[in-house]
Amino acid sequence: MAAASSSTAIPTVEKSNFLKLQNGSDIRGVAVDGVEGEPLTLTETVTEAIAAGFSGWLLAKKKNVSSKCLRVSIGHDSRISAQKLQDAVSRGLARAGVEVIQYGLASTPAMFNSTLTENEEFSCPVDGSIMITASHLPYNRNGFKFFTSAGGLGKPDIKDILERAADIYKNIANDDSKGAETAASLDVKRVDYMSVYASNLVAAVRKAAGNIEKPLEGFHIVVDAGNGAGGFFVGKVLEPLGAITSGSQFLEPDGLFPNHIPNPEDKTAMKAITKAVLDNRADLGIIFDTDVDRSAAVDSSGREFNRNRLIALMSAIILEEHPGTTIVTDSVTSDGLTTFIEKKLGGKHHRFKRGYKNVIDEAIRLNSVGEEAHLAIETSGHGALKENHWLDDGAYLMVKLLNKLASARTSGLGGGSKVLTDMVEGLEEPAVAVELRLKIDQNHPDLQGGSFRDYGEAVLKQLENTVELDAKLLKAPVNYEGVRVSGYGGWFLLRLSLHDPVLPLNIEAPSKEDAVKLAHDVLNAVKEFTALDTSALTKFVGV
Ligand SMILES: O=P(O)(O)OC[C@H]1O[C@H](O)[C@H](O)[C@@H](O)[C@@H]1O
Repeated sequence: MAAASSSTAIPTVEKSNFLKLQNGSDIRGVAVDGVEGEPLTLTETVTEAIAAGFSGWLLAKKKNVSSKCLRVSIGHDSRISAQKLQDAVSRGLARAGVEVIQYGLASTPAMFNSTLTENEEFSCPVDGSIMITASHLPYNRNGFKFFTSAGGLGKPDIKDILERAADIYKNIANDDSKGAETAASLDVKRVDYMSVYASNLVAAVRKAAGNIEKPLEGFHIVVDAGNGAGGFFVGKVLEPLGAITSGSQFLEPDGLFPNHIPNPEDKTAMKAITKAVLDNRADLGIIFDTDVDRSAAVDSSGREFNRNRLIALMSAIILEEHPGTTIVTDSVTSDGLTTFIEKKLGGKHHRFKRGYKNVIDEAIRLNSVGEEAHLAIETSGHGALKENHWLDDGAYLMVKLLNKLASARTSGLGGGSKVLTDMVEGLEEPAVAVELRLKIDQNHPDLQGGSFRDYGEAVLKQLENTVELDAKLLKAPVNYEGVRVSGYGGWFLLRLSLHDPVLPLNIEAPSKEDAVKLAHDVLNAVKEFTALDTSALTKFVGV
């Protein structure tokens, strides 16, 4: 392994630049040079400092333990910077005296799982885990997600790690002799943990099917891994369960993502898996994002189970198992979904905020105050179940669908994916559903030196005031994020993006005409805000 330092001086990185690497409960940055306007921010030394910062944070959590006793697992997705960053993370951990266990190509949920697995042969459970990934972002980005047995780290933890990393970086930059020594003597253990994780998924399907060895025998299931880390699902999960998997595509890891963006929210990606299902006359299609914490499916007729429809399907499965339970979702879910969960399935829909960590934490909170919730799921395809330690796991969501396929056949309900299609029968879907993302120009004089968040809040306040004066519009009585309003048989939600200087606007309506009326009302309310780029909205209303 190459040493971190060389004869070239390590450039100074200010604390504020470390803090800019925070993206909610993740760290994200540019790890590959060469894209215009996107300078390198996640250098090897920065990465080393972040890894050392994580071990400092972990040590502070585990009082009375020395760093010599700590074990941390590292995994990565298929990005071209993965190897370089894995080496740098290993050096940063070793620098702090932590035992390093590398998993190589892995999924995000597997990394969390490694903090829970009891298996000394595989050095599990680990005290902490780091996944190197930037989900579906372009090839030049990368980042980190961190886990302990308590789950994924939250925003304050990430800030703490980055503050520690900024201090450590100064030491590395001033005197890298220790890093160079550590790098030279780095003793890393490599473990095929994905096989352990995948065998747990296989065991879960076999158990649900009444301990049948090959419960998916005869089912034809195609997978699209988008050249991310999800290819394992074919050879390590579906095939041992007996499924036919011919026609599966883009299983080979390729960090340039030459076929499509690995993202179940992306239209091209969904088209690709739908085509694979239809071309192969498969029973089911499964698609993952790059690091497999998100997923979607396609039935044998080419009908997509993503966004609201995936939530409806998962809710139907979970409400059969736990009648009356609360389903926690993100804020951009449809009114039709609420009606489906509450009227058809007899559950309760708790529409919360955007952000997978927000929905998971809210479901955990509800349980702690006595409201039973078993599923936390986002329209993005992130989903976590209480029965699976609230692990945000796209592969486990698909396991629940596989269980349903297998059990339906055992109970004589016929084969194929019809059983799944039937479960979402009655879900009302809008004729028009759009998301327009309105940018705030952070350098615009209209911000008067203030933050884009304050500016965005002012836009929302203005919209709220306007809506209150309009008899045709009704503000949602319970709402946790932004301004959600019903009108013209549809609804809209304007909110601040979780991370970007953007106000995403979601509109759903029974016709384009109604959607335009809603868009018009928003445009009229916000048009005075000159730093807000409303061109997408203007185009939509056809002005
Ligand atoms: O607020 P937005 O810009 O729409 O982004 C929201 C999304 O941000 C990240 O990608 C999170 O991983 C998602 O859980 C979340 O849904």
